[in-house]
Amino acid sequence: MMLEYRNITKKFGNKEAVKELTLKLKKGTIYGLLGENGSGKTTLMKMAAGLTQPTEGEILFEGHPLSYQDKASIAYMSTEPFFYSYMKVKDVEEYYADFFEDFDREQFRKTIERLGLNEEMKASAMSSGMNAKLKAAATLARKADLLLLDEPLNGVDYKAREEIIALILEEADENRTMVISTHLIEEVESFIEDAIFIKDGHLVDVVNVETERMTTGNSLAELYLQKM
Ligand SMILES: Nc1ncnc2c1ncn2[C@@H]1O[C@H](COP(=O)(O)OP(=O)(O)OP(=O)(O)O)[C@@H](O)[C@H]1O
Repeated sequence: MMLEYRNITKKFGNKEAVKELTLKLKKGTIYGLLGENGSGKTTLMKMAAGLTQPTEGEILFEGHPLSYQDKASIAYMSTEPFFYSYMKVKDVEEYYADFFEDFDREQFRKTIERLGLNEEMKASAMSSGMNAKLKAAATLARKADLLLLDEPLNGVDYKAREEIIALILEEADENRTMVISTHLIEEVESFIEDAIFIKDGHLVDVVNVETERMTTGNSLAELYLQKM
């Protein structure tokens, strides 16, 4: 298993964002993490990225308790803009290269060009869609074993969305696990393998999209409406 949540509860004050959740993520699978606003998706990703601790329970990464060292093997793309405003695209490249040994500069540069950005653009002067492209390019240029992408397609125009999806598919392989949280169910239907449904901090179900389509004929959107 790549990642295992064991009976995880996460409280913020009195608010339980995640409730007694147990979930195993296999190696080599692209997961969609689906659920309504406030259902706990970001909290689940942040715990796996080591950015916030579970209140109760345990997270295992490749069979051992998740620790600080695992950050080197886990790439997380946040929904928040996380670049300093003074940064140009080329500074983001330096920053990533400094922090992450697995960062592939060549690939980052190619992706930047492909997405219509360039090295001299300043993050603070970019539109939110351009910022989303930059975040996706930086995160996907890491050769991490586990990629956690929180709403990577949000606010991104149609063409760039297709580009980011193509990039995700190029980067997927049997040794890596990808988790993609999104509300854009129809956009991810064609490429996510297993859908994780979260409701109100609880795990509702994990469904193989292809098997579901073959056995019941349900699309992912139909399934989502049934589960939520
Ligand atoms: N730092 C925090 N302090 C207090 N409450 C928080 C904090 N972070 C998250 N929450 C609460 O935890 C719950 C789950 O939030 P989370 O961001 O994980 O949901 P989500 O599924 O990612 O939502 P969305 O789809 O809107 O991004 C929400 O009720 C949210 O208000």
